[in-house]
Order: sequence, then structure tokens, then C-alpha cells
Amino acid sequence: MTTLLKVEGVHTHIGQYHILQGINFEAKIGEVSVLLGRNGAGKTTTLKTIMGLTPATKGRVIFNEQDITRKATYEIANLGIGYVPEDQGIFGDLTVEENMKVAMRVENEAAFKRQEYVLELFPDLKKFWKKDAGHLSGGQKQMLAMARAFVNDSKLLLIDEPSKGLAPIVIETVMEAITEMKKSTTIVLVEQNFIMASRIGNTYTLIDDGETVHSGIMEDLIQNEELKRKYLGIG
Ligand SMILES: Nc1ncnc2c1ncn2[C@@H]1O[C@H](COP(=O)(O)OP(=O)(O)OP(=O)(O)O)[C@@H](O)[C@H]1O
Repeated sequence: MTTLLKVEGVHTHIGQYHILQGINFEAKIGEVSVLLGRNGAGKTTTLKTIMGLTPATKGRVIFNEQDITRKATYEIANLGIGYVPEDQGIFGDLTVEENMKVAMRVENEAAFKRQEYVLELFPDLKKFWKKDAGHLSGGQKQMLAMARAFVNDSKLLLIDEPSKGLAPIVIETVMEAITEMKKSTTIVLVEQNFIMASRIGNTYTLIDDGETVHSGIMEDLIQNEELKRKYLGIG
């Protein structure tokens, strides 16, 4: 299967701190690649580094055979990488409709078709279309955040902990949506909820102390009690 994203030996400094110290992983077209690791391991920083928000100080990020390591965030987004940040990045004092409008990079027929599709995936967004996003529930905000990224024709979506703070029933909806999105977009997912990660991930990358310590296919990690205990504190 073709590799869409390759993160090679990436180091990232934030101020004086050496946060990422050797991140390596690949995302193949049509797959969900999950980044796993304890709190503070460096998963969010890895996504931010891919997006150019905390640029790599060493190593390379290759997307679609192009070196994007030194590109600006807007250029990276324009190449077709969508980002759903952990804090969801939505505008609380804009309506759901306005949030979608602001997110749409190109307003064309295809984008409006994708918007229609996404509203079928998340009927609550349609229901609260004219409501301020700040008044949505936690789960609805997460759905809006994902809808905002999905409305653009992204080749790759980076999604940071979509299950965070959500009730189990809402997590199910988020999982179903990601499974649906997977049909048309490659996904890199940061997820602490191992049950969710293991159900939708094709491959895993374990990150510990800013470094890739293990990667492989998800089935192998599910069976590997030692790895789960050592790096995820479960099992
Ligand atoms: N702006 C910053 N300044 C200083 N340190 C930072 C900054 N951002 C992140 N860090 C540190 O970098 C490390 C990695 O953080 P990161 O958010 O990438 O971890 P994570 O694996 O996503 O964890 P979590 O699941 O808790 O979000 C942590 O020790 C964090 O405190």
C-alpha cells in the first residue's frame, strides 16, 4: 500500500525544551494510524510538528512524496492535510453554520456536497445550525470540529483525542463517524482510549518520552500484554 505520510527521525524543540527526540512512523493511504502513549509522551506535539505549528528542528516530514518539514502551516493545510486539534479549535461565539463557512477552504459544489454528507453523519449539527457553537454539548463540539476538517477535500486528517471528556455513548458516535471518514480519507489519530484506538486503528505507533519506541499492526499490539502494560499502563 502506498505511503502518504512519512515522519523520519523528527526532533522538535519548544523554547529550551527538547520535546520530540526521534519520532518515526508512516501513514498508508486508506488506513487509520494511531499514535499511542502516556500523557505528556509527545503525541500532540507530533501532530503539531506535522502541521508546522511547532516545526521540526531535525528530521523530515514527507507528505505525498513532498518534503513539508519547513513549510508554513497554511501551505501544509493547502496541500491537503486537515487538523482537528485537542481543544477542537471551534469559534464559540459563531453559529454552527458560520463555523462551517469559516472552515471551508474553497467554496465550490464539491465542498457543499461534502458539507451535506457531514450533516447526515452528524444530524445534531443540522439541528443546531443557527445556534452558537459555544452552547453545544462536548460531544456536539467534537462533531463540529471533525465536520470542519472533513468539509475540505483533505487527503489526510490528523485527529487529536476525539474521545476526550465524552460519555461512552457519544464516543460510539464519534467512532462511527471516523469509520465513515476513513472510507475517503487517510487518518492519523491520537487516542488514549485503547478500546476505541484498537477498534478503528490499522497500525499503531507507541511514543514514549518524545520517541517512537514501537510500531506495527494493531492486531499485534492487542495481543501484546507486555507492551500495553509498559507503555500504556493497561493490561
Ligand atoms: N508549549 C510548551 N512549552 C513547554 N513544554 C511543552 C509545551 N507543549 C508541550 N510541552 C511538553 O511536551 C511534552 C509532550 O506534550 P504533548 O502534549 O505532545 O504530549 P501528549 O502525548 O499529547 O500528552 P497528552 O495526552 O497529555 O496531551 C509534555 O511534557 C509537555 O509538558
